[in-house]
Amino acid sequence: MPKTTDEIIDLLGGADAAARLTQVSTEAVRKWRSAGAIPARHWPAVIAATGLSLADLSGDIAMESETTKPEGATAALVLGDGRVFWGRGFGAHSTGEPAELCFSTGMTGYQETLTDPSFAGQIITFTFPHIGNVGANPEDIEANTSFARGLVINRDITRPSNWRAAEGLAAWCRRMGLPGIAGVDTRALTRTIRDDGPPNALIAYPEDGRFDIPALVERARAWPGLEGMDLAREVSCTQSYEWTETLWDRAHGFGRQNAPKFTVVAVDYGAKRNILRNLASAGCRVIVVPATASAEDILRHQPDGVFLSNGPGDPAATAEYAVAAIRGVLDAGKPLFGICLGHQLLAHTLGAKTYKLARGHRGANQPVQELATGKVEITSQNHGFAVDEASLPDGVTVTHRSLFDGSNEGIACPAKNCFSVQYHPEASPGPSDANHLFRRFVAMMEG
Ligand SMILES: NC(=O)CC[C@H](N)C(=O)O
Repeated sequence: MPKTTDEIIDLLGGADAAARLTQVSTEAVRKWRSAGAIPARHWPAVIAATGLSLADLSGDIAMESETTKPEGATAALVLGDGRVFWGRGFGAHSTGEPAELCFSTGMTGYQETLTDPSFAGQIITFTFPHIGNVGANPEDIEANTSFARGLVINRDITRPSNWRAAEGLAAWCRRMGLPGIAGVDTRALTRTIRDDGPPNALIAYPEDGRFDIPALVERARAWPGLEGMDLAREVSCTQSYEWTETLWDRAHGFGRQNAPKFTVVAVDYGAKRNILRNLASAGCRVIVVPATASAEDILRHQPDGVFLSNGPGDPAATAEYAVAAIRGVLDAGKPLFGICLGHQLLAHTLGAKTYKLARGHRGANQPVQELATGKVEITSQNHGFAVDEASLPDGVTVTHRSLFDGSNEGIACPAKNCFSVQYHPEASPGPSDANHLFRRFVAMMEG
């Protein structure tokens, strides 16, 4: 009977290992050995291959999942594959709402990230270990509410230290209805998301301190996932309105627009406010319309240009109703600019497809190259789907690509007066390298 990790590895790596195992590779076992743990979903295969019992296994190799609550834990991050990460809860109590678990590498801007409506249906793991140290304020928000399903952080939140802080992050999360868990090994978690893809998960932070782990695992496991989900409709505004706030500066805070030159209709699939501010600051009167607006609803405002916003969920699902409206706008010859979900929806309208990325792009340090000039911009990103370049029809050019994984980051169709990018020129959070794209859109309207 093998007992040590080395013996198990020898056994699993043996000549006939493949015949006995369907899920476990030697490579995987090596990884577990360096991590000191076997992921729970592989226990059955390891047990079948080694003849060991669960009790035997927990000796030499630590088990990653603990169904009993350790001392001091008040919350659990439960994955659909059975893994449990215990920690300290903060923010709003929750009995556990299932979501996709993703990670963001941004080192600043947690409040903008948490209020970006594109995070609907997702729990955000912050890879930066100190989250909450500058507190929360009423200005750094991208929407009035948070549509995310929770946050996972490494260190406990410290007392806020910043002249703009109005309250602590935990109190703010409580008001936003956001459950949080601190004390998690976010590096280990990020590695598993990177290697195995984004798992289903939930944060349980129950008021009564009771955890029914098998039931929570089952709830997370049964969640259908983001693919096929139209979430834009759920986070969009329900009525049209005019947006007049301009960009923030230290001396004046946010500004108010006067004497705009152009009228832009912005379709709100889950728009971040800083996009609307950028449009207003670039000289556009901005009329925001709901995600389900038809071409007539949009064109009724006699826009000089139309903007398609970012937003959550699977672009293919939202495309089912958005494409008809966008096609109507293009047929009317209006200049059109799209960001993120807006980019993906424009691609669908032009006849292309989107697919789910193995590794989503989320953070404020993503290099993107403009193909025509070779110029590189460091960009802010938040997306889990991408445009399939092979499906782009003639007449549509690829303008930008990610320097991390080569995936598509921008397209243009000059004949139809439109362009779009997968990344976020409005930053918030992140660098403003790509800010000039708002002026490019205005130049199209001038032309
Ligand atoms: N920020 C966004 O607009 C995200 C678009 C889309 N929901 C994705 O994940 O790819």
